[in-house]
Order: sequence, then structure tokens, then C-alpha cells
Amino acid sequence: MILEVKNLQKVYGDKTVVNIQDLQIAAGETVGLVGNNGAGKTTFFRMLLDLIRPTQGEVLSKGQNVMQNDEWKNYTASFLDEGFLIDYLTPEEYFTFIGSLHNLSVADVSDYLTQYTEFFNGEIINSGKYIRDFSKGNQNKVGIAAALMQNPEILILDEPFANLDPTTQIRLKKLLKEHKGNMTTFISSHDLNHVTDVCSRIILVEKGQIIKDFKTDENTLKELESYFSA
Ligand SMILES: Nc1ncnc2c1ncn2[C@@H]1O[C@H](COP(=O)(O)OP(=O)(O)OP(=O)(O)O)[C@@H](O)[C@H]1O
Repeated sequence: MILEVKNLQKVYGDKTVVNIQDLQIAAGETVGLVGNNGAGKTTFFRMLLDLIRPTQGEVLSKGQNVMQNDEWKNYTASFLDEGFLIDYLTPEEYFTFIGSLHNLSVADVSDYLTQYTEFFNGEIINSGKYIRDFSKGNQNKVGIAAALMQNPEILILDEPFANLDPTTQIRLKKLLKEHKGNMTTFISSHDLNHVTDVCSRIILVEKGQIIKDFKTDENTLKELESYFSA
């Protein structure tokens, strides 16, 4: 298992916002996390990435506790929100900086970015603007592209389709499918259509707990829609 979660809990005050007894994710899986507002998805991702500490329990990445070891940072890339960006840089400067952390030269980075011409839709590169001056959707594009650029073994994206126009949502699905290879992908989404299209496994969370965990098949979208229409 590339990722394992054991007895993971996060408590705020008297509220348990995440409570996951046991979850195992095999290398190469594409997992979608769905659940209503406040279900605990972002809190869970933050614990996977050691951005907040659990009240109890642990997250193991390739068997190592993410709180005690930094090795996982070499093969894990993520974009949860704009806080991951450096807003006083231009996108080019940001990509170069992220690339330099992963031994990519300026030429490697600019070569890599040519694949994103369609996804960026002419609005990101050579715009002469700082990241802070982009729309939220375009900021998301920068964050997602920077995460993919790291060619990670594990990719974690929080609501990647949110704030993107429909054309870009479809382009993102294509990108995620193309990048798949051996990558383990963990994405949260409120878009049931996209998440069932991209993911081979869906985890449904409610009040911090896993309610359902199933392999995606032709009935999954209908099942999810009926669950959420209740
Ligand atoms: N720092 C905090 N202090 C207190 N409560 C918090 C804190 N962070 C999150 N919570 C609470 O934890 C619960 C889970 O929030 P979280 O953001 O993880 O949900 P989510 O599933 O990502 O929701 P959404 O779909 O709206 O993004 C919510 O009730 C939220 O108010």
C-alpha cells in the first residue's frame, strides 16, 4: 500500500471532524473523495500532507509516518488552495521555483509548460501579471500544473474542478487521465460526473467518516446522485 490511514481522528472542540479507522490505497489507484460541505475532506487531506496534526492516529506513506519522516515529500505533489502559491511571483517565476526544488532546469520547465498551452488558454504564460492578480480559476490552473510538473507518485488535489470553466474542466480530466501512468491520485470533488469519470474508486464521507468505499462502474454515478438527492 502506498498510503495507509490508521485510526485517524481530528477533533475541534467537542466536534470530531475526521474519524477514519482504516483506509488503504494501493499504488496507481485514482481515488475520488466525495461528501457534502463540512464532511472533513480538506481536513483529511491536510493531515495526509502533515499540514495539520491529527488528534489521534497516523498516516503512513510507503509505510513511513508522514509526521516523522520527510521522504514522502520527494514523491508527493499537491494543490489544496491558493495558499500553495507564491502570489508575488509571476506564473513563470513560480514554475521555475517549484521546478528548481525538483531538479528541473529553466529549460526543462519551459519545455514542460508547452504541453499546457491548451489548458492555460493563453491566459497564464507571458501575461506580465503576478499570481495574485489572476482570477481564482486561473490561480487554480497554475497550482494544478505546478503539482503535475513534479511528476509525482502521489498527487493530491482538493476540488480541482471548482472555479474552472466547463472547457477547462474537460481539459483537466484529459490531463489527469494522460498523466496517470503509475501515479496514485487522490482528489476531492463536488462534481459527481467528473469524479466518477476520472476515478476508479470513490470514497464517500459524511461527518468525517467513510460511509461508502467502492470501485467505480457504470452504476456509480446514479448511486451517488441518489445518495446526494436524499
Ligand atoms: N481550524 C478549525 N477550527 C475549528 N473547526 C474547523 C477547523 N477547520 C475545519 N473545521 C471544521 O471541520 C469540519 C470539516 O471541514 P472541512 O473543511 O475539512 O470540510 P470539507 O469536506 O473540506 O468541506 P467543503 O466541501 O465545504 O470544502 C467543518 O465543520 C469545519 O467547520
